[in-house]
Amino acid sequence: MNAPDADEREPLILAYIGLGSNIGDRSNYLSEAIRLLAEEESIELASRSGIYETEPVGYVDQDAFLNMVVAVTTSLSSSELLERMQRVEQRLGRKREIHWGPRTIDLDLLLFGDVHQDAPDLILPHPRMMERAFVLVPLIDAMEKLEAARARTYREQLERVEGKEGVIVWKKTC
Ligand SMILES: Nc1ncnc2c1ncn2[C@@H]1O[C@H](COP(=O)(O)OP(=O)(O)OP(=O)(O)O)[C@@H](O)[C@H]1O
Ligand SMILES: Nc1nc2c(c(=O)[nH]1)N=C(CO)CN2
Repeated sequence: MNAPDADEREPLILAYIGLGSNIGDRSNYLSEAIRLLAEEESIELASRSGIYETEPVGYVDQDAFLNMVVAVTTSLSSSELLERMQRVEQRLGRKREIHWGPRTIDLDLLLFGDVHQDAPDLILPHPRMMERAFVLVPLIDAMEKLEAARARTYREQLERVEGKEGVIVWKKTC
């Protein structure tokens, strides 16, 4: 079959996905999640942040997290991308037990291009990302290689986040 003409292809969207793990071999869960996402034909890895160890926020009686952010380009819709992300969570044994509690892997769709939407199962941008240093720090990392001007707005937001001191324990550059 011939390749579709340029104007027949789905537009590519740049999306940012937040990853978190605080059970078991945390860095293996992060790398397996990225591998499974990138295995999808319609998802291309564009950039990744360093890996950050972070103190738990919200429900604090749990182990420290590893958090990171990846940027992907995709021809999928936002809900299709979320569905692929949830499939990856299930393959990696994610269980929903305690609200904001421990998890092998959590994938949050932070940004999908500049789409704003408020559907029951998908809110964009992610509704709590602007208050979370464990999201903003790796987001800035992944974004500044691709969209430096946009990254500046999140750096300014990070300055305004309350209680951010001490959330980031260490960073591993990858
Ligand atoms: N931008 C988004 N990214 C991921 N899930 C979302 C988003 N907006 C809404 N949701 C919905 O949130 C539901 C709960 O997600 P999840 O169990 O991962 O929450 P959580 O990770 O415990 O908490 P938080 O959303 O505060 O990080 C999902 O079933 C999904 O439909
Ligand atoms: N440090 C840290 N804390 C959290 C995290 C997380 O990924 N990292 N995720 C939560 C719910 O999504 C709640 N608290």
